[in-house]
Amino acid sequence: MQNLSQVLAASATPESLQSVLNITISTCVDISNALKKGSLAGILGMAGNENVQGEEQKKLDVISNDMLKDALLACPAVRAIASEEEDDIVPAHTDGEYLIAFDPLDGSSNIDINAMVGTIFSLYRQTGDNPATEQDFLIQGKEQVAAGYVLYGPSSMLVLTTGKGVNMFTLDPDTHTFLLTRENVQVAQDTQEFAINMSNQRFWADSMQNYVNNLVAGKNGSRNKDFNMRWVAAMVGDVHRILCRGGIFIYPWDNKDPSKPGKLRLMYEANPMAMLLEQAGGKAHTHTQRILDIQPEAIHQRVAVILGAANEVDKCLSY
Ligand SMILES: O=P(O)(O)OC[C@H]1O[C@](O)(COP(=O)(O)O)[C@@H](O)[C@@H]1O
Ligand SMILES: [Mg+2]
Ligand SMILES: [Mg+2]
Repeated sequence: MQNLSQVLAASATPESLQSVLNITISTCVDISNALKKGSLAGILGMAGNENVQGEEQKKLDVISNDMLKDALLACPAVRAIASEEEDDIVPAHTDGEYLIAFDPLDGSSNIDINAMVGTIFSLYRQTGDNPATEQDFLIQGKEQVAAGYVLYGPSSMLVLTTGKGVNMFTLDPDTHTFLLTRENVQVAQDTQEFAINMSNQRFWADSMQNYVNNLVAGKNGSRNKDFNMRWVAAMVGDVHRILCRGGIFIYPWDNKDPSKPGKLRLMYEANPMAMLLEQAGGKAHTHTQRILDIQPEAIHQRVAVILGAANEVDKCLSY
């Protein structure tokens, strides 16, 4: 079985990009080890502060953010980082080539129930003579040179694209290396499984309510087929299921809080997952446009997300 380094070398990934990916992913191995200790290491529970988006931080949000931040700032190829848990971007090396945006721990509400969480990352190549600024990060998702996540589940898995398809790797706990276990992942065009937080239904637009009502109506409605529903409450877990067995994932626009046009973050969640889905033959849109075409206006910007099986995303958008 090929390991991550062999796969990156075989696909002619530039050495500088390999170095940033290796640092990111080896830090995820450390996060995976920390998660395994859970309560024994006293790392569960609340940190007692809020992030810049007004969300209560868990201890593990802070710990995983600090681990990734320290490791990446020490990497000479890194120009700057942006994190869901940092107020501002953090410049690293002016002559570094890569900007990296990450969600250090996705699905934080799952931590205390010992359910799936993950780390999501997104890389852009950019050089300049001055220290990076927030403006430098406001690049369309289609410019990403690599994106992926590490899912901390029953086994820890890395899912990665460098723009040449999607590969899945499984962490070998004996050697602490990621081994290639699924190559060139493809998502089926059609599906009978959807993921959405139904408790928000009354806040959705009428069109989304109609679409989901028709899924729930199954064979008795206009779709003429029954649908199953799943909700991991960690985007990383829901996207992983879709990459493994298909489906559609939706975190739609809602009117719960007029200041937020969606819950998920463009730079740390929507863009990297959109690149993975498109690389696997699926689609990723907001209710109005392709996610990878969005011109970001701020690093912590939120967007509506509809991603997964291509025909089902089209069907949803047709409402
Ligand atoms: O509370 P809800 O509606 O189940 O939200 C779940 C969504 O929120 C998130 O957990 C947000 O991510 P963070 O844990 O990184 O804030 C997504 O991963 C997930 O899809
Ligand atoms: Mg998240
Ligand atoms: Mg998070």
